Formats: sequence, structure tokens, C-alpha cells
Amino acid sequence: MQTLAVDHPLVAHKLTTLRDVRTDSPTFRRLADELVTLLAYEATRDVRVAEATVQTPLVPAEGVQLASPKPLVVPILRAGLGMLDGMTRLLPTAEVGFLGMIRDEGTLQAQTYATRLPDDLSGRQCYVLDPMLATGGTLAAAIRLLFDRGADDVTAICLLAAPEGLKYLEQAFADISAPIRVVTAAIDSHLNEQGFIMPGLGDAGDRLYGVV
Ligand SMILES: O=P(O)(O)OC[C@H]1O[C@H](OP(=O)(O)OP(=O)(O)O)[C@H](O)[C@@H]1O
Ligand SMILES: O=c1cc[nH]c(=O)[nH]1
Ligand SMILES: [Mg+2]
Repeated sequence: MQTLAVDHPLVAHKLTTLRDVRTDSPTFRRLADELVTLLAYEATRDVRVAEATVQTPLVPAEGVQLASPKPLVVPILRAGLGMLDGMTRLLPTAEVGFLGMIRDEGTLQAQTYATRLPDDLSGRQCYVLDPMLATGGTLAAAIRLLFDRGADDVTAICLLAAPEGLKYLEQAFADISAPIRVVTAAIDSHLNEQGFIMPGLGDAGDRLYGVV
């Protein structure tokens, strides 16, 4: 597994405002959206392309276009939905599948309550969107499901990751030789006793959409 914490002053600036408890939901949503687009630029460095020739007004020009099959973007509901527009801004032709998952705040175990994905992901590059990688249980279950359906390359984009979650993913996918990448705006210090990322930004879903 490859982990990349994107080191860029604009990423750090936007993340600092996201963390701020005074940042309201509309601002939080806009910043998360902008941040994802910056992270997506790094996360798509290995997106597959095929050679293509176009005709300029003057001569033919050699270039590339996104290869087939198209990449699949998978936001993990609820909080991952706040990252979808920022991602599809860079990959407008990607297909989008959905996973609904919730972590039990007592046991910290992830449960899947909705799945809307292609049955066959053979040969597909997948981009999973989830702002918080805490214990790693949610992301591990999502990535496992994608590999079980045939995906052969998975990149997760997170706003924040905890060292505990990264370690958990490393161990969970020690058996997988296909590329797995985690791209994040920052790796924070640790998880607290309730499984929250410290210093973190609180509950990402609540900050995006309010407490339900
Ligand atoms: O790494 P883990 O320990 O599994 O925790 C991370 C998960 O917790 C949050 O979702 P939550 O369960 O709060 O659902 P929500 O998006 O509906 O708020 C977050 O968006 C991740 O999906
Ligand atoms: O810090 C955390 C951990 C899990 N989920 C969140 O939304 N925040
Ligand atoms: Mg939540």
C-alpha cells in the first residue's frame, strides 16, 4: 500500500479552516469540495490513459485520453458524498457507484446499509471517497468489496487519516498484490478513546450535513 500525505500550502490552508470549530456547514462543504479537487490531482497520477491522435487546426497531434473501462468513483455515504463533486470536476466521465456505511460508535465496527455498484469491476480502477480514515474498518470493508468484484487498482482519497487506520489497512491487504493507494491531506496524531481522529475535525458527516 502506498500512502501520500499531500504537502501543499493551499491544502494545508484549507484543511486548517476545515478543522476550525467556527467553520459553518456551508463553508465546510465548499472547502471540502476544493480540497478534494486538489487531492484528486495527486490521486489520479496513475489513472490509465491510451494513446490518441487528434487533428489540430494545423496538423495531427499525438496525445492521450482516458482508457477504457472508465474509472469508477465510489463515495462512502454519508460524509463521502461531500467529496463527489470535487472529484468529478477532474474526472467528469468517470462512472459513480455508491456505498452506504456507518460505524457503530460503541463497537467502532462498520456496517454496510447500501450498495449500488457494478457487479463486475474486472480491470477497473476505483477511487473511493471518504473524508475520515480513523480505525480503517470502514475503508477496509469498502476496498475488500471492490476487490471481491474484480477491481484491480484502488485509490482512497481522505481528508484526514490516523496512523492506526493506515496500519490497519496495511495489515488487512497484505494478501493483495494489486495497487492500493491512500491519498490524504494530512496524517494526524492518534485516535482518542471514542475512535475520533485527534486533533481531527470532529464528525465529518455532521459538519457537512448537520446532526441527524
Ligand atoms: O475508519 P473508521 O473507524 O471506520 O471511521 C471512519 C468512518 O466514520 C465516518 O462515517 P460515519 O460512520 O460517521 O457515517 P456518516 O458518514 O454517515 O457520518 C467517516 O465518514 C468514515 O466513513
Ligand atoms: O474523527 C472522526 C472519526 C470517524 N468519523 C468522523 O467523522 N470523524
Ligand atoms: Mg459521521
